[in-house]
Amino acid sequence: MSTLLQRVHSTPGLMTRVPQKPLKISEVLIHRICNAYSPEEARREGIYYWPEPLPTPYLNQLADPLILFPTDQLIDATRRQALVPMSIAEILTRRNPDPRHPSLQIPLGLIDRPEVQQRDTLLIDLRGSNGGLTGGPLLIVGSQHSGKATALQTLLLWFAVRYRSAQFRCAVIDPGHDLAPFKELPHLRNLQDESLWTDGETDEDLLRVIKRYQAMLSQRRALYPRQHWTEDTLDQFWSQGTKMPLLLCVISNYQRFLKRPQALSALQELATLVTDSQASGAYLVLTTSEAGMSYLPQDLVARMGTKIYLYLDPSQRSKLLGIERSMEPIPGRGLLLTRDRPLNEIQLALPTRGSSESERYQQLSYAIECCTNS
Ligand SMILES: Nc1ncnc2c1ncn2[C@@H]1O[C@H](COP(=O)(O)OP(=O)(O)OP(=O)(O)O)[C@@H](O)[C@H]1O
Repeated sequence: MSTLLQRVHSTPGLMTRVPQKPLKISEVLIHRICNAYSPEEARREGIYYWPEPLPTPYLNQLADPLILFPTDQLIDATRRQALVPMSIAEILTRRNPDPRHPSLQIPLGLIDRPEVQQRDTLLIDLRGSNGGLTGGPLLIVGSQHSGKATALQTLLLWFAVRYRSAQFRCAVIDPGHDLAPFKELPHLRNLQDESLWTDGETDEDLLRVIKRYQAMLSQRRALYPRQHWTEDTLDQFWSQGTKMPLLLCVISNYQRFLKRPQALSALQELATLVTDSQASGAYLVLTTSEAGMSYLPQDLVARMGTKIYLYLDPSQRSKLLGIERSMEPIPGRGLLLTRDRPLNEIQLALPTRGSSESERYQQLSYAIECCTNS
């Protein structure tokens, strides 16, 4: 794979990026060809053109170039690219009350695939529905401020819009309070209306939420004692009209528990249980800023079918990826690894628009309110 990686460079970002270092000759040539020969012209003549570069957030120019849902037309929508063609309100009103197939595909950003000259929507599939190689439990690793929390917000917002709480429940371990705006959503409560969100401040808090999640899973098994759970079981239940909710477990900032032995062992046990229980509808997302062998058990890393590496410093990068690969410290920019394809560059979307954090926070709270009341 490393030969391929060395040969395939990401799509040059000449059209939209402000160059920070001198351009390479190849980049200058590409720039000139782009100017002289438009993509439309090339397409008309049946010629492959290099795909659009990934949009890059610039704090002072365009902090939110890529967002999950389209924005209000009054606000300079043309400069932003939305991943989903419909607004939240449209999806909520058109949402199928009786979906037959429980999909866990999330549009999380854009992926650059220079090897096939394409830029596509990045779809993360927590079920790996086209076979175990195409997805599975998601691990997001990245240094501080690389965009881990934002990726989780985008993911949870998508599920809250897509599913009613009867179809989707989520336990959230969130020491950074990044997902606190979601905590009143019915999706983050169990059937007894107890909270499935915790910051894990104390071991007791953490264990309480872990137990609630485990109980949902064991109640499900107890309800169907003869059921042989396979990859297709959930689809069968859903297609017969039995809406067995998808049970997501999000462990955010796992590294924060490293110095708390009881909490750490409970989290590792939970992660193992969830990854072992995918056939019964349990799914895992875990984020961390530390992922070396001494931090994350290797058998757990091996279970994570989808890995997103956001910005990492060079030493973490070579430890984790084992290859020389440059990375720019751009929030939400990183690499995707699934078992079925090479490492590709990605840009994650923001859950909502906003040129500052506080504006985005407000927009996110408003979006969550719409889901709560729908
Ligand atoms: N895809 C993105 N596009 C634009 N800005 C982003 C994107 N992802 C994150 N950001 C911005 O980058 C900053 C850091 O993001 P975030 O808090 O998600 O990082 P983090 O890795 O969770 O940080 P920490 O480890 O310190 O908690 C925030 O201001 C956020 O709004």
